[in-house]
Amino acid sequence: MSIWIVDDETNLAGGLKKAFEKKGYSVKCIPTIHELQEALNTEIPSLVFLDQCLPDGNGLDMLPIILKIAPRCRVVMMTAFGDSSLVVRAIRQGAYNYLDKPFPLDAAMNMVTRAFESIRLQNQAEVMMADESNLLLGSSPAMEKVSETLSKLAPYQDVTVLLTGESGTGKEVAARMIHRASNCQGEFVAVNCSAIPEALLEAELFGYAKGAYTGADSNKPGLIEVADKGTLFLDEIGDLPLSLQTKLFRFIDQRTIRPLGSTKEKKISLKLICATCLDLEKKVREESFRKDLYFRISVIPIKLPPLRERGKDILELASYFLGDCSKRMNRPLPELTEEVQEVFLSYPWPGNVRELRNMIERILILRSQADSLVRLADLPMEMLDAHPVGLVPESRVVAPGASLNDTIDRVERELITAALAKCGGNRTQAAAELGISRFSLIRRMQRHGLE
Ligand SMILES: Nc1ncnc2c1ncn2[C@@H]1O[C@H](COP(=O)(O)OP(=O)(O)OP(=O)(O)O)[C@@H](O)[C@H]1O
Repeated sequence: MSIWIVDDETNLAGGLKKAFEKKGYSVKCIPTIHELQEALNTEIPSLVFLDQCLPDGNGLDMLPIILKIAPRCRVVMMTAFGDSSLVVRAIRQGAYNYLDKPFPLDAAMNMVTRAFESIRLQNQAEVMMADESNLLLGSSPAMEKVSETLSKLAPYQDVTVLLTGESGTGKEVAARMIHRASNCQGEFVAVNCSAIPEALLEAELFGYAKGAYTGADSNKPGLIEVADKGTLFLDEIGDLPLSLQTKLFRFIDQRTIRPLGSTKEKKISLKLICATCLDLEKKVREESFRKDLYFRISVIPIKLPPLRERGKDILELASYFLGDCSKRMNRPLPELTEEVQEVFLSYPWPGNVRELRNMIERILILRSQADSLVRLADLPMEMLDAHPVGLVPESRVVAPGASLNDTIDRVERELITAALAKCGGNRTQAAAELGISRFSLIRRMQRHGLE
């Protein structure tokens, strides 16, 4: 948390510096706009006391520039007493607050406390907003072990973690959970290494200095720097180009970065969480992934198990998504029949938790809302197809208040759906399976809207 005092009045700046440093803050005094611009090239402040009248220009002109480079920075304008039009302009342009000169030390100290509290609250609110998709649900032994390991990482700021597991197993959710548990001041920054073109990725990660190449007309902090004091999540690390693997290795080794075209090294402290669905050891053997980098990032490896190996977690997750989706869609919350639960437990879920979530959403959209149960007939064919038991009538389940005819209708629909699924949609075979003629099957399918 660094405070900058941008003012050429040395007495005032020196007094504030001493008082703030006493409270443990790191403070920098900057007397001119030119020097402020220089400083912004290398560092991002948390709080700036910015004087309006500076020897080389109007401090207010620097307000949007500071906020562009450091959007979370709080800027307190120091203005001449009674200049209310300037105060209005400053606040409109995003200043956090203002102090009329001369002001007592207490007023500045108060401002510091409030500004840092507002940054803390902003971070907290962002974490809470992201929390919706941040729950790592599951109480199976495999997931309890994962959660236990994740929680142990919280106190270590410079730790490096490798999350592995099939696509959709919750690697990003786990990374966010580590970050949230750390309660650190910095941000959670996620980068998908396979989504950004190689030519851009270096500048995105490491940043660049003004003039580093044509078009670089200002300094741009890289995402590693943005994640300083927080967490950098490098998703699909296996797809990181070899040239950048070398640079990343150097960063992990020395914990410093040098933006493109800059001569200055910057010290960075962050949690580095890498994730991959690929077999990195195989990539090392194939020489498409650096061995030294692999050893560096795999000090703490955590494997997210595939959903099919999490037993009853499948039902726990399904019921969570049912609740979540019903709420979002403003629909009544249905329950899964026992048969559907059986299918869920035996289905292999190749797309893991993501597939389960999407499946629940699809079921909720397509099913009849009048029914309080999600039945086999509501499941997609491919799911029933994969179910080893084949026909699973739900005749045991009688909907409360349903008439005999309704129940017979429902059971018939379920049996037909299951038979068709078992026979891969082949009507002749399904009819034989059900012991009726093909014609009778088609007539019944039409009646049930299955055509
Ligand atoms: N244990 C879990 N509890 C709750 N939701 C989860 C869990 N695991 C995954 N999800 C949900 O599943 C979806 C996929 O999760 P996530 O993006 O974290 O997976 P991933 O392993 O990072 O996938 P990929 O490798 O494809 O990037 C998200 O919607 C996430 O909210």
